[in-house]
Amino acid sequence: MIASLEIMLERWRHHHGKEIDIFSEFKILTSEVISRTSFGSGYLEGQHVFDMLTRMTHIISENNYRVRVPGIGKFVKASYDIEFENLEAKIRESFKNMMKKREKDSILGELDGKISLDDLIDQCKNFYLAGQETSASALTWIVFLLSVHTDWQDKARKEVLELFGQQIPSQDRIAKLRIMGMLINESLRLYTPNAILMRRVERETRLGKITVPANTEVYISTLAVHQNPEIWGEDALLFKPDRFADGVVKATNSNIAAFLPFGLGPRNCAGMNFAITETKLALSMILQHYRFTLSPTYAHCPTEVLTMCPQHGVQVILQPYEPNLL
Ligand code: HEM
Repeated sequence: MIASLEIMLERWRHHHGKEIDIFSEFKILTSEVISRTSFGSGYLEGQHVFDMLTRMTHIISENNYRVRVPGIGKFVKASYDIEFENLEAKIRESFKNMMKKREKDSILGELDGKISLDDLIDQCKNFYLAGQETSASALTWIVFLLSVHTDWQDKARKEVLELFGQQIPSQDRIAKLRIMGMLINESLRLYTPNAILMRRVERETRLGKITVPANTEVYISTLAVHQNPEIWGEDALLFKPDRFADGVVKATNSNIAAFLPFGLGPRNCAGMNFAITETKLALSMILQHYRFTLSPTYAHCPTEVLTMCPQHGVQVILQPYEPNLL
């Protein structure tokens, strides 16, 4: 993670005093982090795979809004279905090649017989898809909020500098970032990357006054729950990180299921701790080096393309942070 962050910050040196789209930057960062963590390779090595995965995610997302004639897919394939299948085959091949390169020191030998190579490839795809864009959009919205609420940006920087100075943040002390924890929670509440959770009801189930028949797909709007004034109060739509000062139980009025940015239950996010560490590390290193404000060219347009993301990016102006000038 640190290596990927250092590469990003090095790139930012060419943008001092200028505008930069942090959504594009964080997509590169989170791709690289997942890529390095999984395969020890840099983003560039996996770039081709990411391009293909990105295209695949867009096809999946567009499919949600496509009207299909039931059964016709068995006889005639649409161009996007053919493209999807081709991408899937190429991604599988790329993953196999990457794994082969690391066969000697990888876990493939240990897993022999316990999990098939195909299952392993599918798990890798899951991690790429589930872990890249979500983390990028989470980081983007936090930096967006801090570029508007610069008082909170200053508080967060103070906390980081008190804990780490200009040193690289250490894993064990990251948990001590209390204010940052509040900021992350408040941002995940207002701009939750996964605005909808899905479940399939296996057998007839009662949900309050509603009887849900078996095999029904239920869509849960995380966003609606996160912004419900009955739970969060009349200021539910406002950015108030203080509400998390005494933890999630207090913030939700003892209704912790009302805060579910990482889902809930046995199928909740497998990468939650990874994502929180990544976010805290990235924010700490950015705050150590930069002050940022929202660019006047920014147009606010959150939109849902698999994750809740800014349709036109988030443009901020970067100024190097120089403590002696304060
Ligand atoms: C801020 C970043 C992230 C957010 C907001 C997020 C959110 C979520 C949500 C809402 C779910 C669905 C949970 C449910 O249905 O109850 C999920 C599933 C999942 N996430 Fe994340 N995620 C993030 C980052 C990551 C990362 C970095 C990884 C991997 C390194 C990851 C791996 C997964 C996996 C594998 C699943 C599927 C779990 C399963 O089906 O059992 N996520 N995530």
